[in-house]
Amino acid sequence: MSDNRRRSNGANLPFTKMHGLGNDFMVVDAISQPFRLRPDVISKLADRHFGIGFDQLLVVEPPGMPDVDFRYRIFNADGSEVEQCGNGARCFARFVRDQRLTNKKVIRVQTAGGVIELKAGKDGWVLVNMGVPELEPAKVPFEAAQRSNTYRLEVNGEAVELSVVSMGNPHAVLLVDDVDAAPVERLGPLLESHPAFPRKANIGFLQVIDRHNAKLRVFERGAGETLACGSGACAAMVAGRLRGLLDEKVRMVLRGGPLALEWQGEGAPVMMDGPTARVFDGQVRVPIDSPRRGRSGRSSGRRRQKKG
Ligand SMILES: N[C@@H](CCC[C@H](N)C(=O)O)C(=O)O
Repeated sequence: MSDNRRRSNGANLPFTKMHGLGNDFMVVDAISQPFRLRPDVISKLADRHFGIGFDQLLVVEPPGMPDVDFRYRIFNADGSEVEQCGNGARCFARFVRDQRLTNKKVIRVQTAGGVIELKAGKDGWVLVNMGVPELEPAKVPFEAAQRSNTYRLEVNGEAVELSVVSMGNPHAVLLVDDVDAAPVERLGPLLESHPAFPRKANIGFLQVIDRHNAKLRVFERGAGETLACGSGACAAMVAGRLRGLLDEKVRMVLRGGPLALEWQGEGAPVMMDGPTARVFDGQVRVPIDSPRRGRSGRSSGRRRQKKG
């Protein structure tokens, strides 16, 4: 069967709608039913009026390397594949356990941004080891001659001071006096696509309350402002610590609620603890590329990963 025929026929794709502090996801098990979606299909599904509506699509795949339990793929609402999603990581851990794809409490997953470790806690809470932040500008990636804790950028003739951090994915963090009055809609899109970020960036607006409390809003690459961004919260924690404003443990309040963060400092991983929520299960008819389908067009069977 040609690819086009297969696309026009489509398939029913089971999914689970989840969220972490209002950062919402369509989560799909691609172990039991391997599939691929085109970016235009993903952005239609993400549409809040004509689709399911979500900030990111999270896909559970079999591991592609030793010593990990799963491969975790992340697609933004605009259909682009990205390296990391912190709130998604917590939902991922809950999903693979709920679906009985594993019964491990500590789960290691391979993302395009590196390996991260997820620890299932009580009442749907998940502790994520988000890995060691990368601060070398070339690795963020960010155009700068040398590493610094803050950089100045020109945006439409306006000078903006920001810190840059990679949590596997690129982040810029600006310090503001009041998150509620922060120019998120104006500066967010301009900075997201600023030429200094060759792979674009997520833009965080951080208000430090005291050394243990902060507030954050994030304009996400490929999704716009979301109610919470887990990797953005970790990046803001790092930026606040680099500027000498925050201590090792911080309660970071996003529009959708608080995350508990811990960072011992340079060379250490950032730890993020937060809730997950399962909203509903559904099925959607999609034009699908199914790499492992045989001639009949039927799936070659349900493949479950061995429980760990
Ligand atoms: N919401 C996420 C981040 C998702 C990816 C991001 N938009 C990017 O393009 O890097 C989180 O909780 O970390």
